[in-house]
Amino acid sequence: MIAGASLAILAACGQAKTETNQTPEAPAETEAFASVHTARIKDASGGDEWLTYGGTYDEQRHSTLTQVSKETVGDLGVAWTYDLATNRGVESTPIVVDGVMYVTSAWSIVYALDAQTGEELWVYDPEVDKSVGVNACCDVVNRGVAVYDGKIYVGVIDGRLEALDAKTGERVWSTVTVDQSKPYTITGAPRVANGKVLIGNGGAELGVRGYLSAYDAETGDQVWRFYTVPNPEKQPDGEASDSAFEQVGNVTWGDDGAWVTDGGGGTVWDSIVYDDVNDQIIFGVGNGSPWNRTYRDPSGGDNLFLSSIVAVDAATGEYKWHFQTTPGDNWDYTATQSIILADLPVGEDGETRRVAMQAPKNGFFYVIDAETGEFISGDAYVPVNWATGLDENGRPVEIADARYGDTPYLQTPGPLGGHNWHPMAFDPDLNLAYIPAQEIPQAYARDSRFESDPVGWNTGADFSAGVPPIAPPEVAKMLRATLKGRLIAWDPVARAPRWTVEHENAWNGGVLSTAGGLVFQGKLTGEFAAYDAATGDKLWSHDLKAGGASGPGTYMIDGEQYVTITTGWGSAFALAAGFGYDEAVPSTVGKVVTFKLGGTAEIADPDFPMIDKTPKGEAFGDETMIAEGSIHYARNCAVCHGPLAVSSGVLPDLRWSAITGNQDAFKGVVIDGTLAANGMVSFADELTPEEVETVRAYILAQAYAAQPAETQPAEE
Ligand SMILES: O=C(O)c1cc(C(=O)O)c2c(n1)C(=O)C(=O)c1cc(C(=O)O)[nH]c1-2
Ligand SMILES: [Ca+2]
Repeated sequence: MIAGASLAILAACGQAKTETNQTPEAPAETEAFASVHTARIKDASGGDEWLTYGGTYDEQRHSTLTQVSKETVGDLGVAWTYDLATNRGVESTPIVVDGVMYVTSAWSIVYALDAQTGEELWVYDPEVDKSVGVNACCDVVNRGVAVYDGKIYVGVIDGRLEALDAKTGERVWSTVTVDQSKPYTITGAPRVANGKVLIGNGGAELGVRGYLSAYDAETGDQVWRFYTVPNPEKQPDGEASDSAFEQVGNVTWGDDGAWVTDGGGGTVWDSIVYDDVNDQIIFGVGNGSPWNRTYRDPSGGDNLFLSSIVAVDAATGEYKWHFQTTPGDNWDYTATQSIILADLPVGEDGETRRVAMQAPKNGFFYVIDAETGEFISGDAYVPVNWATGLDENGRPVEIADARYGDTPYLQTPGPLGGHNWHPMAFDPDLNLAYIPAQEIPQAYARDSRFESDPVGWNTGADFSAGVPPIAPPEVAKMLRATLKGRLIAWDPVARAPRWTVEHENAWNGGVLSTAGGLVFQGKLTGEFAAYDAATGDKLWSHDLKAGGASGPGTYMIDGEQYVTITTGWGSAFALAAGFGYDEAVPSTVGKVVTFKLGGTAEIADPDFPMIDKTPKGEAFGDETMIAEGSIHYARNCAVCHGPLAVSSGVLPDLRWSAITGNQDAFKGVVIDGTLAANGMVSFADELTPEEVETVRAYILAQAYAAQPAETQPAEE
């Protein structure tokens, strides 16, 4: 299961700009700069810079730089490091332009660094009210900025989109892109194309209605918006998506169900690609709200455009085509994962077609026609037990049990997906897609108590299903053994892996491909490795001394090639799967770590906070009380503090907390919201004081079950 908790706590709706279809004339000078810039983004694979989240418009994350190569990579060492002042998740891909690196960290803070030396040029902090942290399903992460025409664009976790002066870091404009009274967040990197900044949002675990918007890069005025699910009243929105729902949408949704209150989901929280050949934006749409379709839409429709890849006209946002990977999503099977555009010999008689590729959460690798959305092929890239395969139109052939009822169905992929946000790469010379893949199964069952809550997740799935009320460390160990990670070099023409590297754990890093014949990937346990792109042989590795989950990048300045990655420990898996790592990846301050040939700098040892692993209160409660507590814990607490009450250290491990040991203090936090400023808001609307006591009994029972042997009182 994944991480987070929720509350729509912000009152003001903000000054969201709503003008549509305004494209002010750009001054001639801007046009010139923009077109130079556009050309660089377009062919940056031949360039020395890293200009957009995925490297180029096509987002292949493939660089033509060759100084660091199979022959020289052994000489790669650390050039410089820079501390990002956070122990929360770091997912940013650095952008490098004109010798400056722009990188983000948790809470949407932006850093400008000298890309050659790591020297800090400026820092911009959007000063987010930390209580919005509860709206972030999967940690207060940020995947990076966009650059265009002398400005830096960042999506802020509270729903703002902001433009900064690239030279000074001063704010040029700020636009609220969401209704801040709802649990929307922004974690994804904006993209810029033809003078428009594109940004989506997140929140589908909690209950929102997803959309993608385009803003004028110069002024911040909204140009168009495309809702991914119909208006809850099935009325026109007066936005670009209206015509799409006239054409295809409304019939796929019933007239009632929780989507009317929870917004239906379909958040565009990660992939957005500009297809310059077809002048369109192709973007990935997320899961339904709630996950469980029985509650979301009892009529059982496909629910367009959930879990779909959608293409719209870049200038107007008008619908062009869609391909739905998971009709009637039921499992958090987002199709927001990396979308890569490429020319592949997959036409009849092997002629070249321009395609979009994606390895979404649902476990199938898709190749679709970029111009029309036509399904070309789809094949399982990880073990899949919710469908037997795809039919000739790419529609999954479902296994009936996967539409879970009260009996848990142990499914793979689970909600963290066969592949999550960790960026995929593509080598256009070898025609190989490099997938950071994983196996993280999940027992899905219906949440029989489901009703839509203002705080907490609204999935309609029961996270306590199949989990024993008291889980000693052996259970955690057993669960840990089911987690797997691998780097797959997927051949989209042969529709099979060409090679695979098995990792010892799940949730490893994004991938960089280079014409030096290399593939770079970090692991969450800290290894950063370079593999032979053709064979998967490991040629080099370096200990990052922190998790390496984000997408690495590369660039060249003054004749030297740099390879860079941001590190840290956090994100969905850290919050949600502490049992899967426990102490393997201690929480530490995130860094930018940049390498070059002959680099001799050191990565400082992280400071591990010493945690006193003893329960701070007496155990209490009978079996029934503890079992009840385990259900409330699973419903309300697990997504941030970890299933089985095992946290990964990013957020407090409640088993060892003094607050858990004290009835009044615990009630103060959970009911009265005494730690709201840290993001731990009141759960008074979801839990009674008596229920809170059952949760405390459960956590203490877990603490005593897990207490390390050496701290147990010696036997008489
Ligand atoms: O449905 C959504 O709106 C939404 C948003 C996000 C996000 O914005 O980070 C994630 C997810 N879903 C999600 O399902 C998921 O697995 C996930 C992992 C992460 C992460 O950053 O580690 N974010 C998200
Ligand atoms: Ca989701």
